[in-house]
Amino acid sequence: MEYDNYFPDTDLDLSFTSTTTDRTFTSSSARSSLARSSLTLSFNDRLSTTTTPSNTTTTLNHRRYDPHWTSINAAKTLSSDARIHLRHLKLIRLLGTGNLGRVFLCHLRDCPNSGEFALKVIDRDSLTTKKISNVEIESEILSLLDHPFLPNLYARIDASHYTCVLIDYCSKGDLHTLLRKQPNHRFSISSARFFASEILVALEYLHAIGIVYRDLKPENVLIREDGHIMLSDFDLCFKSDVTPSFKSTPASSLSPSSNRRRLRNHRRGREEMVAEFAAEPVKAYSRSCVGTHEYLAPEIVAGNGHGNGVDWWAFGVFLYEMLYGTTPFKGLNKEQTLHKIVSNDDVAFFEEEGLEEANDLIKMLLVKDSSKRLGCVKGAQDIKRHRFFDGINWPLIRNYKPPEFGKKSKSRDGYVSGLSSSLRRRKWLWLALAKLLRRRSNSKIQSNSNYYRYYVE
Ligand SMILES: Nc1ncnc2c1ncn2[C@@H]1O[C@H](COP(=O)(O)OP(=O)(O)OP(=O)(O)O)[C@@H](O)[C@H]1O
Repeated sequence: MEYDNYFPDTDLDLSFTSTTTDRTFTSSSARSSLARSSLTLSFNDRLSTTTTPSNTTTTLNHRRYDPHWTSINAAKTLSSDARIHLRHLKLIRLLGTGNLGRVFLCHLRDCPNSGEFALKVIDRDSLTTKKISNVEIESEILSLLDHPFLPNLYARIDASHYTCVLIDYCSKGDLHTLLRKQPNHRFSISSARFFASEILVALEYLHAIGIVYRDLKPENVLIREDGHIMLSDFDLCFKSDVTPSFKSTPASSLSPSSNRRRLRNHRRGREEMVAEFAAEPVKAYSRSCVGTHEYLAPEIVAGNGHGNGVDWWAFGVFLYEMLYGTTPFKGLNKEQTLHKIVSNDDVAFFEEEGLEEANDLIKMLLVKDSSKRLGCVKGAQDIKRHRFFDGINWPLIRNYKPPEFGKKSKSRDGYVSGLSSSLRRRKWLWLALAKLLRRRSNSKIQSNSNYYRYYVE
């Protein structure tokens, strides 16, 4: 159903709910009730609530030539005060309702080919002071972002008691819903690796600008039209200073197999050191108890203050959930879950073929002592180097082909189940041959060899 009302900014009547009966709303609501909700028990040590100037748009955005930006800039040029107003937007349907407000699909009113946007509408009058501060945090964080796996903030519109943010629309839903549709609620290893890689790069960027995310979970990972991810929901973030530094690392630990000279030196006991760039908010500190129960790090549960490490813990829980179909500390109720997170009980791992690397990485991330947890000192660099991500060409990650999720059920290795073993063997041989040929051809193709890694036929 289309929202045909016209919204004059002076006299706002955003009676969206009265006409909302469409399919997406129903399914989103259903999803919301099943999805785990975030918890906020804050001691208020986060971002100051300085109001972001209305209608913020980042003109130095890496995607400034994207048609969405072109349309927005054209609309601003035509607007009497060079700003986007609600009257410029045509709402199509409700996408979902969250903790802070409702999210609508929309496009620019006079330009149906402008592309689709998501408009988050927050009624400030219906929120507590604490939640209003969360709105400010979210829009301040959004205004800082410029990354392919994070939302673009096209405009912030403040009108009457409404605050609206115009961001990218993700047409393929969220990862939680997608995961629930998989056999045993588990992704194949290659699909899990794809999503984990993109999340890792998004978290690396956030940390590099001093933002600790604190709410990683499949519900907050949206999927764009092109199949790549977009991390959403920044109201639980906190911002801290980050001092980029160069840290000395033994060259052999970087990629021993790629450099024979380094390997020879290493064997002779002459260890070569390499200076590595790191931008990780190691001094970030917060005492707020925020996040989603099953994803809370032990230091949050203990309430003794926490920092950047909570995101790397959550990354371990996230990877586990994608591969195991459940979270590692899930109890019968919230109290039991929290108890399991802080207790020394072992997490259950399957000894399945192909899962060894993932299990090893998860174990290194789910270390209770945050000072010993992978990622906490040098950030994503250390995680990227783990053998679970072997072969990933990180600078080309945006060009990898996202997994395709058809109706046929896939086995753990990503092949369509039911294929005879000889067919599988032939397919494997073809892939090996293709890999060999790619290696022999020019370096451009070689560097993009992982392009095929995620392709699930
Ligand atoms: N950019 C988007 N593109 C497509 N759908 C979106 C987008 N942003 C949000 N949604 C949908 O709208 C719903 C509500 O989103 P919103 O961010 O307000 O709340 P939430 O995800 O429930 O988180 P919280 O309540 O913690 O803020 C989401 O569940 C999602 O289905």
